[in-house]
Amino acid sequence: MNQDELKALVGRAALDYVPEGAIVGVGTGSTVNCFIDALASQKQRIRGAVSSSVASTARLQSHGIRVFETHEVERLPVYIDGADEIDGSGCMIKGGGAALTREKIVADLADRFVCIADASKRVDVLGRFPLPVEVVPMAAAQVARRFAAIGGTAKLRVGVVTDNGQQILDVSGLAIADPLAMEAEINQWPGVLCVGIFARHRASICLLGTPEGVQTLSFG
Ligand SMILES: O=C(CO)[C@H](O)[C@H](O)COP(=O)(O)O
Repeated sequence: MNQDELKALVGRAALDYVPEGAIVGVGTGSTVNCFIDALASQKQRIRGAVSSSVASTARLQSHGIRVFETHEVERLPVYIDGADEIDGSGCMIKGGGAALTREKIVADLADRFVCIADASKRVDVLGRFPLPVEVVPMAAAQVARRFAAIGGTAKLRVGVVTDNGQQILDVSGLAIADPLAMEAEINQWPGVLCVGIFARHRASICLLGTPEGVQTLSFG
C-alpha cells in the first residue's frame, strides 16, 4: 500500500470514533481530507462539524455537511486530525498545513483527540520534522533569534499567510525530548500565536496506517 492508500485507510477507520448525532471536530490536511470524504457517506448520522481551517470548511460544505462556528458549541465528543509527527505518548508536531492555531482551538473543545496518520509519522523523539510556529509578522526575527539560542534554525515559510493573517516559521534542529515543557516555554515568547507542539492537547488515540492494516495506539 502506498502512502495515499494508508491515509485513505485511516480516514475511513476514524468513522468508528464518530458518535451518532455528533458534531465532530475536523482537522486539516491530506489525511483529514480522506476522513471528510468518508464522512460524507455517513453525513445523515451526524449533526455537523466544527472545522479548523478555511480549506476543511470548504471541503465539508462541498459534501453538504453543516459547519458550526466554535461559539455555537460548548464541547465536542471527538476531534479528528492528522499529524506531522507523533511520539510514543501521543504528543505531536502539527502545522505542516499552516492550520495549527485553529487546530489547537478546536482540539481544546474536544473530549478526545483521534489522530490519523500513516506509519511514517510515528517517531521516538519529536523534531525531525521542522517545527511550525505561527507568529505575528513583526515578531518573526525576534522569535527566530530565540530559537537560535536553543539550537534551532527558523525559516520563514515564504508566501504563506495563515487563515489568521499571520506568518509561519519552520524550525529545524530541535530534539524535543520534553514536549510539554518546550510547548509551555515557547508559548510565552511575545509574538508567538501558537507553537506546533501538541503536548497539552496530545492524542488520546492514534490510528496508524501500516501495510498490515490499521494499528490502534491508545495513550490514555
Ligand atoms: O497539522 C496539520 C495541518 O496544519 C496536518 O494535520 C499535518 O500537516 C498532516 O498533514 P497530512 O495529513 O497532509 O500529512
